[in-house]
Amino acid sequence: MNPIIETKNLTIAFGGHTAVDGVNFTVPANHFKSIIGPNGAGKTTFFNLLSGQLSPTKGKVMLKGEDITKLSPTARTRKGIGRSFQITNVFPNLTVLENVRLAVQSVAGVRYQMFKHFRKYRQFEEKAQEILSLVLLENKASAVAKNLAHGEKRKLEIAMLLALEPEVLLLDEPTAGMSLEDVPAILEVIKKIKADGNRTIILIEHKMDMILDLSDSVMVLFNGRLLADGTPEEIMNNETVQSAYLGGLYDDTAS
Ligand SMILES: Nc1ncnc2c1ncn2[C@@H]1O[C@H](COP(=O)(O)OP(=O)(O)OP(=O)(O)O)[C@@H](O)[C@H]1O
Repeated sequence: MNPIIETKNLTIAFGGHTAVDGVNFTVPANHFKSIIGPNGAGKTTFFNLLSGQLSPTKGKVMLKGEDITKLSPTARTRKGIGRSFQITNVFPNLTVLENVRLAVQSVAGVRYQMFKHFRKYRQFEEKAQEILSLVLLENKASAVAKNLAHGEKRKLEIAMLLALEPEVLLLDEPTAGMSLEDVPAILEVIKKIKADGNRTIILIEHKMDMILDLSDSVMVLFNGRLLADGTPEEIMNNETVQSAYLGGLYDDTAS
């Protein structure tokens, strides 16, 4: 199967420290891949290299066979790579539905001209409603964004990201900073996005137990290097992973 996204010998050094070190990674379309690893393993840096926030010292990022290593984050978004924190345009005083509709509209490249484009406006709103139900936020459609609880804000961010219709969705610890009671709701959303199909999802997560049943494959980063890559079962049974990652070096208290 042709990979949708892959990296070749992807490497970045900050001064003397190599944060991502020669990573070869391949993800087929519609695959769910998780990236795990202890604090400082290079997971977020790796995402920054995929989304274009950072340029590698060496190596390549390929999207559907095209070398995108030199493209800006915006150009990569246009080509179908969506990353959660790229959403900076949540309007706090607008409702949840209005925010998502504007995101849908921005992709369609149409300005807010309600009377002129009344039929289209309705289509945008319907699309926004669909996305809200996908992220289990339809009951908050008329809530003002700034009044949402933390977990709900995270869902809104995911909804706005989905409005951009990314083929590859990069989720960097979507449950970070969340209270334990909010975690299952976000996991449910991720499961629904996966079940919705037609999207490749790459998820960074600290908590291994959280991602085992979601993932088609799991990649383990350790000191910037790819320590292992395989099915969740293979990773759980991998002795190197067990000793390096599960065997005490893993700091579960941070982030
Ligand atoms: N811009 C930068 N300049 C210098 N060093 C950096 C920079 N970004 C990351 N690093 C270093 O690269 C290493 C990898 O960091 P990174 O944030 O990618 O790890 P991580 O696996 O995402 O960790 P965490 O799970 O704590 O988020 C760390 O040692 C970090 O200090």
